Amino acid sequence: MSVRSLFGSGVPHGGWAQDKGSAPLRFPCREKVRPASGSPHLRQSEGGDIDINHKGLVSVSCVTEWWSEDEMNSTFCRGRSQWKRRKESKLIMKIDDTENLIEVMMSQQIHSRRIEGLDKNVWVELTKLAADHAVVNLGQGFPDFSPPNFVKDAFTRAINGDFNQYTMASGHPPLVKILAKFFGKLLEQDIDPFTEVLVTVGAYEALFCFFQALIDDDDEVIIIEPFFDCYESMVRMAGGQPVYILLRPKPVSGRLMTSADWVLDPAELANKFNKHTKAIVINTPNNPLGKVFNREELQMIADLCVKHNVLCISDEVYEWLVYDANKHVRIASLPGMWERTITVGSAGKTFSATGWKVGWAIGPKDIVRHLQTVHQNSNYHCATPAQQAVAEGFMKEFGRLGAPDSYFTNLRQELQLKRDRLAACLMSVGLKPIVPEGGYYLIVDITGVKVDLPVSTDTEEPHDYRFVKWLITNKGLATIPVSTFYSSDHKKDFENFIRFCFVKEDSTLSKAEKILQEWKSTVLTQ
Ligand SMILES: Nc1ccccc1C(=O)C[C@H](N)C(=O)O
Ligand SMILES: O=CC(=O)O
Repeated sequence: MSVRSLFGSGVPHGGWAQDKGSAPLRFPCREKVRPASGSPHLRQSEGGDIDINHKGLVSVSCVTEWWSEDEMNSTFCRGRSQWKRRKESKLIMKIDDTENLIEVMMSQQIHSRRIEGLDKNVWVELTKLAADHAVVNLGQGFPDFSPPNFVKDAFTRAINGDFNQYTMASGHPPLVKILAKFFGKLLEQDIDPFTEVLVTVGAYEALFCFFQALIDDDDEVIIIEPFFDCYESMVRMAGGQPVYILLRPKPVSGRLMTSADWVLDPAELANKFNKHTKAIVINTPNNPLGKVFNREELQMIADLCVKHNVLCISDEVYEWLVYDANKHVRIASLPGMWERTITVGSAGKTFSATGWKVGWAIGPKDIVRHLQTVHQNSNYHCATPAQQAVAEGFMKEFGRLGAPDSYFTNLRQELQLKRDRLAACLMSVGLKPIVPEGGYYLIVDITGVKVDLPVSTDTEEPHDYRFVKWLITNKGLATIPVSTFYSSDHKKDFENFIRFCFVKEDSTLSKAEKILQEWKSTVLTQ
């Protein structure tokens, strides 16, 4: 059998790998085969044909076009039909001089099921596109200004003062102690620094540890849409099943919509809880909407958690950024919730130092201990001098909490001005912002904005993705498509919003304004 005939044409075929007595492919369905890029044994020419080199060994990656019937019906694939194209396996074959197949030496799926369908990542893709076009970047959420001097100086002192070796796995002692004291006060709860606090590599790792430590195959995890996209991937990597519930916008008239107009339906939420529900993810202030859940909303969620004995992970990385008269309420402070909640925070967001990658998880010791197990067996700990610097930052803020010279107070005030400025600019060019109550993002309705988007070959690609790519490449302005923050079933329903990040220098916001104003005079039609 000529290898070229097998791989050259891209025609689907099945069953042949077993013919040669090798380990059978794990999926006995049709394959469309393409060579692995960068493989030492072959090179891909235009049109998908392959060249096979003189070693007589061929290595090919296959992409399965269809799931088999069995897999479609398996628990693993429930609700995943959108990923059917993404399954890859690797073959190594021996061929003779005339390129006939002698034997299949290896045929296996290389990647684990845990990461199936998770290779595409909006942050990787759009950050690269933005970098390639040297744009004004209101995309990924990070400040383009420096952290305050008191934490930068503390970092330098930490390095010079020789905080350069390993520290305690669950957190550098000065940091866990001040976090316990600081959040103990906010949550009105005695917190043990060594058993009830875990310092992680960014809030991201705290989330990862939660899901890895607590979610088993087929456990259900309730996620409120729109949601920071990693919740879905992390639940899936743990083998869990995300269950979604929408925040639905209530129609408003005669005023701008705010994030408070997006609400949960209590009956619908109650229906999502069942005997498989292991946890619910809360994110307040919410990314991307900026919704700050009020006490009644959190109480309604808390009542369901208590009733159904469900765990809660509360991602509160934007906790200090709450505007107007809104208040940040911590769900762990509601009755019956401390016992079942992990509260996640971020020094990156808190001190405008996202690259330091210091985050934490706080909760009762019988839960935190399992997160510690994942953490000590994977990351072990995050950089000691960064932890020392963050500890000093919190010590300083502890003494001036709520005072006018507090960094947290100042950042909030500055960001509220930036929010208002960006919202005003968007309105002046005819766009409709949804005013956020907190966080550092603002979403905008792009319905009715007429642009000549290039024809796309990908019919699945939501409108906002195409719009955002167009905005980057044609106008030099980077934003994030809001459908990113929806499950596949709902992406198409929310493809008419884009997200702007406003934790940026005033000069950056001015550049964005300039782009929008120029664009308005040429293209914007309403
Ligand atoms: N921690 C991350 C890790 C990987 C990718 C993005 C992030 C972000 O934090 C992005 C930010 N929250 C955003 O919404 O723009
Ligand atoms: O989400 C925050 C991080 O630093 O990770």
